[in-house]
Parts: sequence; C-alpha cells; structure tokens
Amino acid sequence: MLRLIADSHHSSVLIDGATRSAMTPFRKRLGSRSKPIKVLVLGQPGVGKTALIVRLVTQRFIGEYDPTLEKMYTHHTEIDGDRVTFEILDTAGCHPDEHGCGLEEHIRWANAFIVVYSVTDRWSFDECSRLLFLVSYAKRCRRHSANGGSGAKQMPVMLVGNKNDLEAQRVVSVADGTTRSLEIAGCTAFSDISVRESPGSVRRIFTELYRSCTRRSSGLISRSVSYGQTPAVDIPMLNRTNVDGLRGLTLSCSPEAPHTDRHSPDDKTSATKRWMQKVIPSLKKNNQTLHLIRANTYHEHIAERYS
Ligand SMILES: Nc1nc2c(ncn2[C@@H]2O[C@H](COP(=O)(O)OP(=O)(O)OP(=O)(O)O)[C@@H](O)[C@H]2O)c(=O)[nH]1
Repeated sequence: MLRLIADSHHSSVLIDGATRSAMTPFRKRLGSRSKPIKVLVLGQPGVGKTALIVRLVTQRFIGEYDPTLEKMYTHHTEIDGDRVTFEILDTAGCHPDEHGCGLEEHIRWANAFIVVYSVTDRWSFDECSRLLFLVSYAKRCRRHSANGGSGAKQMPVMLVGNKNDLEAQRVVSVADGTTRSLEIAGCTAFSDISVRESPGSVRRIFTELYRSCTRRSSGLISRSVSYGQTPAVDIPMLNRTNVDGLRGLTLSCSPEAPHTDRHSPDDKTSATKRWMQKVIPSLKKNNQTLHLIRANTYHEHIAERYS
C-alpha cells in the first residue's frame, strides 16, 4: 500500500480504508476551520483520480497507482489564510453498477464532489453524466430531507477533464466539457487539466471547492471554467474571476500576454473569441450569460458582454 509522507508545507497522510485516522502537527494559522471538507472523487477506471489526489497531497506525479484499492486521504493545507482539512475518498474506478460498491453511501458521506474523465476517453466522459446525475439526485434528497437542507446548497460538484497533455489523443473537446457541465444540473464548475503537467491546476480545483463550500467564491457566478496551463491546449488560458454584479459564466483572459497556443497563429483574444463562439450556443440554451473580462481592465471591473 502506498504511504505518503508529510511535506514541509502541507502535512498529508494516507489512511488505509476509511476507518483508521492519523494526525500530523500543523502550524497555527490566522483563521481556522474545524470541520473537514469531505471530497468524493469519482470517475471511470484509469482517468487519473488517484494521480489527481496524490498530486495534491504530495505534489508529485508518480505514474502508476494501484488500480483496485479504495483509499481515504487526509490533506491539511492553508487556503485564504484558513487552516483547511480535506478528507478525500478515492473511489478507485468503482463502477456505479458494481454490487457492493457503496457508491450511494459514499455520496451521502461527502460534501464536495469531483467527477473526473479523461479527455482521451469518450466513454469515461459519457459515464460522467450518470455519476453527476447520481450526485445531483443525492443532493436534492438531502435538501428535501427533514433537517438536511442546510448544507445541501454548499456541496460543490466539479467536472474535471484530465490528461489534456495528450492533445493528439484528445477526443473530448473543452467545449464538450463546458457544455456538459452547463447541461447537468448541480454541476458547479468545470476544469480541463493535466494532472501530470500542471500541479497548480489540481491545487486550484481544491481551492475552488473550499471557496464554494464556504461560499467565498462569488455567489453571483453560477458556473466556473478553468484550464490547466499547458502549451498543448488549443485555446487560451482562462480563469474564473470574481466580479461583482455579473451573473452567469465569467472568464478572464490576458490578451496582452504572449500566446502559448502552438496550434494557432492567432493571438489570444481571437482564440478566446473563437472558443466562445462554440460555447455561447450552450450558454444561451441554459440561459447563461458569458462575460469576458480583460485582465488589464479587470480591476476596474470593466466587462465586455457576449450574450
Ligand atoms: N498523460 C497523462 N497520464 C495521466 C494523467 N493522470 C493520470 N495519468 C495516468 O493514467 C493512468 C491511470 O491513473 P490513475 O490515477 O491510476 O487512474 P484512476 O482513475 O485512479 O484509476 P483506477 O484506480 O483504476 O480507478 C496512470 O498510468 C497515470 O500515470 C495525466 O494528466 N496525463
């Protein structure tokens, strides 16, 4: 069994099964959060669930992971000055139809969800819909249960397309992922990343989950989309932004920054607009509005509206 060792900044412990617990020293922070955020990581076998979690807790990409064991990880970190503990359950390729899989129980246990697919595997993407449906159904049940409504709205669900370093083998486009995340009720964010190439994107996913749980991400923004920073992507780097007064999907880009798009001779702004043309129909269908915030005018909160 793989055992992870605490590093200097983020004390991280792997727990065998869900029953054993472990504590590691943690230096005092300004703020604190006593309740751990329980994150359930779902997805088909081989999409990179374990790699994603291991990347978070060790900052390493190990390459090969035990495909059969279900594992619980505890990760202590600091976000926005708060001490944060994540309990992360890796469902290890558990298929929804498998007998004794315990998926429903896991969904009940969790208060944040990451549903992972591989951008090189269409089936893993299609199966996400079912997982997202199960999660969203469980959330609705909690909301309607006698006293269970309180936390239901704060249960973020993130759809993550992994392995975008394998651009040549990509069969699920970023637009597909974005559209799916907009179509499925209860999905709060979408990210197209490479666990292997972009450790920062993994960290951003968990930061986003924490902020959603604590309602610190702008409540005005109904969805968020982000990309791992990799030269292989055929669209520019876009980040979710918190901008007061805007509803819908908000993106920021840096048109003045040197573009890293090796597939297109266009500058970032053109690439952004091209990409938006693909996404806008699905936004309209879902009554979403897309705002493009230029990074250089971001602080003045000047937005160009595309709707
Ligand atoms: N190229 C590439 N390979 C990746 C990436 N993430 C994971 N992998 C590889 O994909 C394979 C499967 O990764 P795992 O983390 O074991 O996938 P899993 O979803 O946990 O699989 P199960 O445990 O079977 O459910 C491994 O060989 C990883 O090295 C990535 O971002 N890029």
